[in-house]
Amino acid sequence: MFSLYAVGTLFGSAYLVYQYIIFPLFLSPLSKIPPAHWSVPSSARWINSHRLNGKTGLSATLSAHNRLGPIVRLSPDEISVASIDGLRKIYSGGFEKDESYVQEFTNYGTVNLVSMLGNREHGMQKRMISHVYSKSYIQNSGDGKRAWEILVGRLLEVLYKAEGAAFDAYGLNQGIGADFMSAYLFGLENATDFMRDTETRTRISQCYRKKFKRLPGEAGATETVESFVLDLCRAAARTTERDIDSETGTSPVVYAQLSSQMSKRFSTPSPENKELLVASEMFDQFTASIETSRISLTYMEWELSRRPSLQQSLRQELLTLSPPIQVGESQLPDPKSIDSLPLLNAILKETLRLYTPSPATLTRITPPVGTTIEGYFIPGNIVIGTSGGCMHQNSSVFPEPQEFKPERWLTEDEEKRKEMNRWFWAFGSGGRMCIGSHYAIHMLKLSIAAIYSNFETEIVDDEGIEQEDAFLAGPVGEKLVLRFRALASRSDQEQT
Ligand code: HEM
Repeated sequence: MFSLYAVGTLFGSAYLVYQYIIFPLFLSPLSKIPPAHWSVPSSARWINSHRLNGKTGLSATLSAHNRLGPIVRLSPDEISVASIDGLRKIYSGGFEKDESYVQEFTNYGTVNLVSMLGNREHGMQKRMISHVYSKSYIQNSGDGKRAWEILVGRLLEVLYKAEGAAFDAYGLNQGIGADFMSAYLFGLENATDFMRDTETRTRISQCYRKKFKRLPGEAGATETVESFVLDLCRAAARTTERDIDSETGTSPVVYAQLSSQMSKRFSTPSPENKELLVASEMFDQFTASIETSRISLTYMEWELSRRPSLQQSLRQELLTLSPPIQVGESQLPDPKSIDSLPLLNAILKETLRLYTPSPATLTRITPPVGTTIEGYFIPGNIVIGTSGGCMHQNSSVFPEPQEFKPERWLTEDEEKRKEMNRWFWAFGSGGRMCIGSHYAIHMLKLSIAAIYSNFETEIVDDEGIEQEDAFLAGPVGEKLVLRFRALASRSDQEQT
């Protein structure tokens, strides 16, 4: 006779075999999807082992795609896709974000565009500010134009001071991202001055580092950066209430727009609530700009510094700008003319392809009815996503994908360009696509145009330049030391 214990053990074992072997390996609809590792149908241990200490598991995921094709299973309930079909279904199909975004990107205890889960609420909030981030608004913005003229002047001033010396471009690039963005968010007179004020830049930057890398002191650091941005919002609120002195100030374009839209949408929230709703959004946009811009600028400068002939060709192209970008020239060329420079555009695009600032998987959840991608049915409530890091490494779209080749974007073959653009995913796509993409592109092109119209650069120290495996992937060594050599002396420039 079997004892009760033996029967229990038998049933227990049978259940475990069914749950962890038979169902995931043979019966689950996901069992047909190629597994990245033999263990993934029954355990998340393999992918988690690649995601320790803030790592994203990108290279393990990419190598699985290279071996197994456009769709792979990473864990019992996580799928990675690297295909156009996947992009369309996941990101343009309105799949919602998962809880991890709320935990990572909520500021002041208040959600924002990045951390909101519901598509409806998200869509309403995005519409409040999307027009001030449209390409035509940015290119025609009088406030933007006045701010950029002053900021480009400051950038050149800093570089002339550093002329000929070993200089950490990575630090300055953080300042560029902060100052150009905060002028548009909060108005020039309230904006950061991180390109020149290196002390405040370093202090705030260390707090950001602690916050995002979850280092000891994270809570205090979060408090410091939140209160820093809240002060910028309060200053912008005061500017919005009075006339702006056009000599020193510009309107806080984004703050003013969001704040007035919030007042219209919510007739009842208390002033404190409204303040935090707006501040949470401003915090994210400011932060999104700082790191992504600094990564993009740094890798552009690094690649240009390694290629004097590419610098030379870029300079020839920049000479066609009118007026030229130089010290003593108070006006900048029309943003549209900077935007339409083919080589500058190709260098930026290739940088964003190869050194995608945010290259990891941007996860979503499949809807309750499930979906079919690349011919595989995927049930509801499964974590799914793709990444710029995988999309940009497809060798049939981007031959020699690990090589920096700006010329690929200059091909005369229009069909090829269209294909590459479909696979280009540095800013995401669909309803959750980066709201700041046009601002970022303008700010990055303008900064590189200003630098290489006036200087040539060479590498002094690029140790640790390889990209970190992190959600925001800057150089492992957190530095890029360059030498900036002026093409003409500053006084010569001022006289012309
Ligand atoms: C090179 C520069 C930048 C890159 C590569 C970049 C990349 C991205 C990517 C990939 C996403 C999509 C995230 C997802 O789908 O989960 C995103 C979203 C976002 N980005 Fe950017 N970004 C850049 C600059 C900026 C700037 C300057 C801003 C400032 C406004 C900004 C603000 C945002 C916001 C608010 C979102 C969330 C949009 C939404 O969910 O509706 N980004 N960005």
